[in-house]
Amino acid sequence: MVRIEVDELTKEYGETVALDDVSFTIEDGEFVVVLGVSGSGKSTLLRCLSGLTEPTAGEILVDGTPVHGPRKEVAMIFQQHNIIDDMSAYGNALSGSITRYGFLKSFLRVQDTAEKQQALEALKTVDLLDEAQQKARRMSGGQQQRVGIARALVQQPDVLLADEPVSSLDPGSAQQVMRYLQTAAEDRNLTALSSLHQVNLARKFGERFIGLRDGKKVFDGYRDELTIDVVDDIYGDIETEGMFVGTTADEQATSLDEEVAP
Ligand SMILES: Nc1ncnc2c1ncn2[C@@H]1O[C@H](COP(=O)(O)OP(=O)(O)OP(=O)(O)O)[C@@H](O)[C@H]1O
Repeated sequence: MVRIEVDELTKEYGETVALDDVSFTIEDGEFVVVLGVSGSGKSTLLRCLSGLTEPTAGEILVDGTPVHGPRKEVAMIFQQHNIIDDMSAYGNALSGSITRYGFLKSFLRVQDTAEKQQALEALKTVDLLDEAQQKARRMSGGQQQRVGIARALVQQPDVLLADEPVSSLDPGSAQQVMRYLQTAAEDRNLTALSSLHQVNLARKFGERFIGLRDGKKVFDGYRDELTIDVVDDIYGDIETEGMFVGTTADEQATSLDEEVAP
């Protein structure tokens, strides 16, 4: 269980200001969704939090420690699954221990029962225990992303970051994967941050939302505060009508349940 503090974070790529003076704090065990159009800075924020990208200015503290480079306590799930096609679901999940223990140590600990147990438990969390021996390339996009979640869990992180984890999935699979992500974070008391561009999906699974526009934080609040005006503000000139069904969280959830059966 950790707290994340982001203080005046700025990231510039040459002339492009991808993040502009962004500050917020995420408490232990919170599940936060980052919203914004393509290019608003969502990936850059997650990459800075994961230590994969060094900020131009500002500071990130995870559990009070400044982030400079990747660390085993922070796991990242990517848009494009990033799993190994020719490896089984189990092998992919087990590879999460490389991030935890380092390649050589992981290699030498290949017979470690505890790690194998963790891989199986992680596959159980995403309901893929029966598919453990299945090669990743034979799995659907949704199943592959669930393997990606399992691999992140084997890293035994305190923080789970997901960069557009369902962007390449159909609506049904997207909901399913988000549900597994939410359950995994809840069950293990992880502090989680996921970027999403679908507002309806975000409202269904997020508790708190951070809205980015042109690299600036334009919203930070809870589900009931994420009104149509706020969504318009985050998405600017983009047509937002279809993104926002219902005016309350309950109506929203109901409409989504009707849209895609669980
Ligand atoms: N490695 C890079 N080099 C140069 N510019 C970059 C780089 N990464 C991102 N940018 C720029 O920074 C801005 C923010 O990009 P970022 O990928 O963080 O946005 P995003 O909201 O995640 O978009 P998407 O949803 O399309 O991934 C964009 O203008 C992008 O072109």
